[in-house]
Amino acid sequence: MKLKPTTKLRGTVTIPGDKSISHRAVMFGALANGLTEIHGFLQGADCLATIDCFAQMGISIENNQDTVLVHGKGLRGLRRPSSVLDTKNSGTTTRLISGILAGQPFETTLSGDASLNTRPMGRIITPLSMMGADITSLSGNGCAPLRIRPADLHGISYSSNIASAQVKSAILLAGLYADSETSVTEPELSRDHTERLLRAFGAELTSTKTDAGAVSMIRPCNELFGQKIFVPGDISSAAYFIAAGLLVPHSEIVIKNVGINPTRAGILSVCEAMGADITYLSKTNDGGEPTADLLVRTSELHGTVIEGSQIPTLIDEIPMIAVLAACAEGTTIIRDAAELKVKETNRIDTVTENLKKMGADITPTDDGMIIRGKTPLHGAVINSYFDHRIAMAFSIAALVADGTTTIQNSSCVDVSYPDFYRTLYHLREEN
Ligand SMILES: O=C(O)C1=C[C@@H](OP(=O)(O)O)[C@@H](O)[C@H](O)C1
Ligand SMILES: C=C(OP(=O)(O)O)C(=O)O
Repeated sequence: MKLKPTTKLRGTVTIPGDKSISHRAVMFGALANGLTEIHGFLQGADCLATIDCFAQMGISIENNQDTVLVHGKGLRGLRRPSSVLDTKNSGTTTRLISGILAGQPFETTLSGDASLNTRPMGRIITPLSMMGADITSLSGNGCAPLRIRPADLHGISYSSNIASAQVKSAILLAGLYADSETSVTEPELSRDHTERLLRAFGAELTSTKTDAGAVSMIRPCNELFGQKIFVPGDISSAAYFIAAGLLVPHSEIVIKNVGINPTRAGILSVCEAMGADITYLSKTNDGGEPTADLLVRTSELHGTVIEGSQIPTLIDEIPMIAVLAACAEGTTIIRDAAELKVKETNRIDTVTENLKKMGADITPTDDGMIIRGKTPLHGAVINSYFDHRIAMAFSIAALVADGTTTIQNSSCVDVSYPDFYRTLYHLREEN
């Protein structure tokens, strides 16, 4: 993909469904009795991988694009797949499904693409094994492929040293099949879609805040009930158009249907701290997740510090925030974000390499980066390393860089935002 700078972006963008919620809606729908109707499902490659995994385990799923119908068969209704479950590029599919598979009476093997099979799975293997699960990294390196065999599960109280919704969710899902209650404590509250949605499906689940951190507790469950779900727009996808509206001169963009769950909305607080002009138009709270339409106007940004409990609320947005910081006056420091190293790529490295190519002043650190802003950006050949977030963040950087920017392997945006480039072109054409 080749991109040139632009002088103005105007128009309205409707954001596709939230990736985290779309995965969960299919998974919980498959485990519920009766029909689950999902409106606004994200038709991204990661979520389609989740659909395929459950279809392979005997769940009938009608994908009608706007609406996905999951004909759930109950907590004990899955059947043994005839081959390896392919979780493709999706960490969420792999880790959450492992919690479910740990409680099944049949053996399964999970494997993904080259990136997925290098991501750490020890973080779920350890707690699931403590619950009694029989789960093995077949390559012996703590990564997928994973083999999961039948076992009796016991409730545990697990204290996690990372704030990870995937770890928390894997444990809570295994907890549905355990013989007593299961709790997970995490140092900071990570995204809470599993808790909100499982409760809506009928699970007994409580969330509390203690001195040790955020605690979620689930009781073993006999039945979940099919639901009608309206998936809000993904704030992680909205992030690219928020940034585009702020950076491109003379811009005014309305971004509709953005999920603003406080465990996800860190980018909005950061933009505000950087001096962004963002107005909340209509706010709603239908279907258990808050959403808003946002009006974003071109703004003069300044540097900020991003750390601590903010990090889990914006972890996937850091590549985009780094580009914003490169265009802001002064210094931005991002710390406590070592988790960036274990995403689809090591995002500290891939952001640093590509921002440097465009002329930014960035120093990587062990748990983040320091960016001294407002060096002029110039077009470059960007290696996305097949990481969708890198491809999209640098496509937006290209809009304010001199000359032409080439994004290599840009089709990886299909993982979370298949319409990304069409939407971007539409905004430019409206000028
Ligand atoms: O639970 C989820 O849906 C996700 C949790 C986050 O990962 P971690 O749990 O590894 O932080 C996030 O980066 C990922 O894109 C989606
Ligand atoms: C990290 C991400 O996803 P996952 O962990 O599901 O692969 C992401 O979408 O940025």
